[in-house]
Amino acid sequence: MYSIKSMPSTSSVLSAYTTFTASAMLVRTVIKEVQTLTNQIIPKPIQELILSKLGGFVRNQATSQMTIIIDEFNGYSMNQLYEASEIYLRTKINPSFNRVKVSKSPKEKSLSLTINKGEKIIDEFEGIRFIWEITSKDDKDLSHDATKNRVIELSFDKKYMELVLNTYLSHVMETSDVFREKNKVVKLYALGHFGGEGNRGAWGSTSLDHPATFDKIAMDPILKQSLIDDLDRFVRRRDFYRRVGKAWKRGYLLYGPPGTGKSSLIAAMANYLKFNVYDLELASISSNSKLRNLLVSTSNRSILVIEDIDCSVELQDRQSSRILDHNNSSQLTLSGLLNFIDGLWSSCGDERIIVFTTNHKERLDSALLRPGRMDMHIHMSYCTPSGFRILVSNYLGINDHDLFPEIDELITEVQATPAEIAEELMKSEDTDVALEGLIKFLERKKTESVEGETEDGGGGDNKWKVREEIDIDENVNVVDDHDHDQRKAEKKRILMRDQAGLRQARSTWLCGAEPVCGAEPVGRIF
Ligand SMILES: Nc1ncnc2c1ncn2[C@@H]1O[C@H](COP(=O)(O)OP(=O)(O)OP(=O)(O)O)[C@@H](O)[C@H]1O
Repeated sequence: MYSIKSMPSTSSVLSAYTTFTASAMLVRTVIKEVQTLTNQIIPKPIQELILSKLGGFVRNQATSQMTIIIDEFNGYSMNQLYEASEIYLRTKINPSFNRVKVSKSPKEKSLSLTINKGEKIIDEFEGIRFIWEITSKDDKDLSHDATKNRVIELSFDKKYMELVLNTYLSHVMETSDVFREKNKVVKLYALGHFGGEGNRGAWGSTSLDHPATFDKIAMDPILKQSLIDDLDRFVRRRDFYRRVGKAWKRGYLLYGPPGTGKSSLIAAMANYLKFNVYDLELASISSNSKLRNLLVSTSNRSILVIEDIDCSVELQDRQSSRILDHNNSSQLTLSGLLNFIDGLWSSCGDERIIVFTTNHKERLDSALLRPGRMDMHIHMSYCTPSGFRILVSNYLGINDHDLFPEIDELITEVQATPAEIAEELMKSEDTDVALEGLIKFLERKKTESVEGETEDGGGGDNKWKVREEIDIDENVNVVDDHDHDQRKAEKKRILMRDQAGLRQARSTWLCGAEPVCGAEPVGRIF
């Protein structure tokens, strides 16, 4: 208990106060002097570096700073703000850094600098100071597990919280978008890690250095143009998809024999749109829930590719025991996959493209082919004379040659894939030698197919039956009906001409004479 008597006298309180005030003034003066001296001797960036090295704790206590935590993942999906922040911070790298990671992929124009874990970055925006740091969720974990979530921390004075949320982070997102577009290298993601940067959960990535472009792909020119138009329409239609209440995604089914350019076409699409590619091997996925986790961790503006869908597990068989329980998430089921194509899960993301490829469209479950599932069915056919023109220009750099008419005729008569033609054209740099080699190859094929026909008894073989099908399927959703009708009419015209030519070729051939067939087949012959 205190008593009045034990309290100090007024004069002693005043004297103590005077002494304290004088000391405080002295301390303030000394600090000011030290600050001035420090500013004169140590440059500002180094001061900031020293401050940052002192650690966030001291500063947070002293200046009521707050820290925002930005996780790499938001549930199963990638946190967009994390991606944006990581890119934004790259634009802030300066000579005061102690360590930075440097890399370069063949497609990148310049070196790529990445901030090392643990490095602090000071940024200034509208006169306010921000401190960024890249760390990981569990820094004590020494296993160097690449899948461990990384975290970015952003510290600033508490009073700017509103500005940070409303303005600064938008600035970070916008700056990173500009930077990303300018420096984008298309990436190929697959399951597993390949030791490089840029892993996304279970997905590892590498640069997609495929040189394919649309002008290098040998395929029906009308079909090619309609695909390019479709892609252009798709990417500029954000508002349209919002307005009609559809997920912003598009599906393509590429079908045709091996070696007709399905994979090359996917690479051309990715290079054209600058979309990353996710190559999903269904065979390595055991359940719907695993599929879901993988798909939601893919990024926007990407192409998800499932090659050889007809060979993928038992998805084509709706009656198989493995898929009977459609809602069982411990199995991989066709309905599980379809859920991602057009069910509720398909809306988790923007600007998504899904591509299925198959050598056997007829083997696919009808559920996969239903209109609206795969928006465009693209038939990659055996090589045609117009396809040959593209290949010969790619491989030999020529657009005309005396041997072209002979080659055109042979190509119309046999089933040669663009891959086979390309291989022949690569055998010599001498144009004449390469073209003559190609003629020999095509003649060999022709003889083989005639022998096959004879052994088969002539009439019953499928080889010379022109398929009553045009490349663009009836059930494809084509946005522009006018274009669609025109294309179909053109296809039918070529097909009729083609059928007439092939019938003539077949009868002449069966009689042992040279075929007279200059028509360019669009329908497949088999
Ligand atoms: N239509 C084409 N245009 C240009 N090059 C082609 C075309 N088709 C095939 N090629 C050449 O043949 C190679 C193999 O083709 P690609 O792998 O794209 O065929 P694919 O249809 O995907 O075959 P698969 O069904 O076996 O996967 C390509 O690297 C390319 O050089």
